[in-house]
Amino acid sequence: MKLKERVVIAVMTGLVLLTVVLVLDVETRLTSDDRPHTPAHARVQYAFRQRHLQKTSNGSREASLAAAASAQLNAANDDPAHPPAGAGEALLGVGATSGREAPKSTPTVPPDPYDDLIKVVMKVETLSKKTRRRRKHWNPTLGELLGLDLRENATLWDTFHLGISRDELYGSEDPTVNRLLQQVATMPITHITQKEGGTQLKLIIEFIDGGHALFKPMRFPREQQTLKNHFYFTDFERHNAEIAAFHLDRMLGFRRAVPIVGRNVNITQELYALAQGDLLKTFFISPDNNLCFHGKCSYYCDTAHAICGNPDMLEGSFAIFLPGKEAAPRKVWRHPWRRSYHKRRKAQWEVDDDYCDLVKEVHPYNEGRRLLDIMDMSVLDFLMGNMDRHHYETFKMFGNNSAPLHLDHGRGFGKPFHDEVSILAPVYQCCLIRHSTLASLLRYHTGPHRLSEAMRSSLSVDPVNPVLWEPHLTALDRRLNIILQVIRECVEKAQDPLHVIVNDFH
Ligand SMILES: Nc1ncnc2c1ncn2[C@@H]1O[C@H](COP(=O)(O)OP(=O)(O)OP(=O)(O)O)[C@@H](O)[C@H]1O
Ligand SMILES: [Mn+2]
Repeated sequence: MKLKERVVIAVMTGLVLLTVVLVLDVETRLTSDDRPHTPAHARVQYAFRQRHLQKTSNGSREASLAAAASAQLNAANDDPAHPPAGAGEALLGVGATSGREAPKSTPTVPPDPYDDLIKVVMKVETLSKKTRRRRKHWNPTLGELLGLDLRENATLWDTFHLGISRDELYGSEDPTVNRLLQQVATMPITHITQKEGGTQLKLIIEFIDGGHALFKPMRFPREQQTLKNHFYFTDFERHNAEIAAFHLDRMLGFRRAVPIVGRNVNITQELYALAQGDLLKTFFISPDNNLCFHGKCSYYCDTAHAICGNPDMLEGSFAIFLPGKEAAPRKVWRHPWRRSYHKRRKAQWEVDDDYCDLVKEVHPYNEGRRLLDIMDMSVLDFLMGNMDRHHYETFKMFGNNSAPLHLDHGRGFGKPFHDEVSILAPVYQCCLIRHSTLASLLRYHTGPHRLSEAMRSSLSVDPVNPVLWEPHLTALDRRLNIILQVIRECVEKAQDPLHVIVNDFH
């Protein structure tokens, strides 16, 4: 081959190779862009938003902050193989007020000790010690207000009911609750009726000693997550979420959730044998030879959504009944950060940056403890992913400065790989938290027992343990970190940190 031919062949081969390299490069750029590949459902969601939501959403900063945060946090979250490590750090980057870079978290980086927040908590404590009035804090019990003393042979039910105080449902050291829960888990059942009202099936259980509990049956295995296309208001209730919420509420020091315990019941002997009327008519044997029933209610009370035993054993949650409404009437309040409960509409707080300013003007949030209680509820709900806090109740007898009850947590613990940051809206819109709540969050963050471990250990005494699927426990630690990040952002932009972290001396 002549030199000239060789040169021509070499040049042509070079050109071919160059073309191949260029084509490959373009391909790689197209497929391995820095942005995550948009999944089909995200595109559908986007197109849908364009069509239906843009009209109402006019660029609320907090709403978009939360949306961006939640999008960022959840980009990889739905995939159990990619848990959202360092989710809290990601939140930092989206704060319009913080121009900082989001710190990259790797498993080797020790957790942020939040020394800045600990310092503020300590300052609040020192100040409150100095200024605390000597007067005894007024915290009456129902027993005191009703003028009822416990007889010597009082049942645990009476002891629990009459011991409910303005500040809490039970005392931190009171052994009554644990004893009562042990009884509820084993005591013979003598009577059952379906609870009127509410959306999903619940039974009122009467025990041999005359006590009552509210029973919510298990519908799914623990691992079942909220269906992707279900809204919070169509989500099925989870009995184990009710149990777990009671433990979480107690661990955070609120003691505003009704005590709840798990129990296995024999449908044949403990439900079917005692059912009457309309409820009785809904029992049947499934094609798989299991005993089932569905009751009557406005959601999911039909043959297709029946509750079935295995073949007749069924797990459920038993909530200790509150005192009757005749003896201790309750007031129902609409939650200011209630969601719209409409598939295309948004609530005002979702589109109004200054929504908290409005709330602060309105009774009972304009004075006393109530706004701080709403912050506590938001913390509790965010940790368990509960978006269904539409109303809350208080005992009328204690007046407006009493603790709200934490009821109805059946829709918590549904999405362990998703952190719904908008549940924290009360906290990031008001930039407010009770110092005692922050102190307990910091304690669970810095250890020695992280929130997930403390929760695992608390739940281990329940008869239906393990109450929670492990990823829900992991989610608690991750979400706790997000709350602390949100508080830090608030403190950083506040004129005075003591406007954010508050001791209400309630
Ligand atoms: N332990 C309890 N003792 C007495 N009453 C209770 C108890 N738990 C709940 N209730 C009452 O029953 C009502 C319904 O309970 P819950 O909210 O748990 O059920 P639900 O089916 O989720 O109701 P809804 O669909 O209205 O949210 C509550 O609003 C409350 O007034
Ligand atoms: Mn409910």
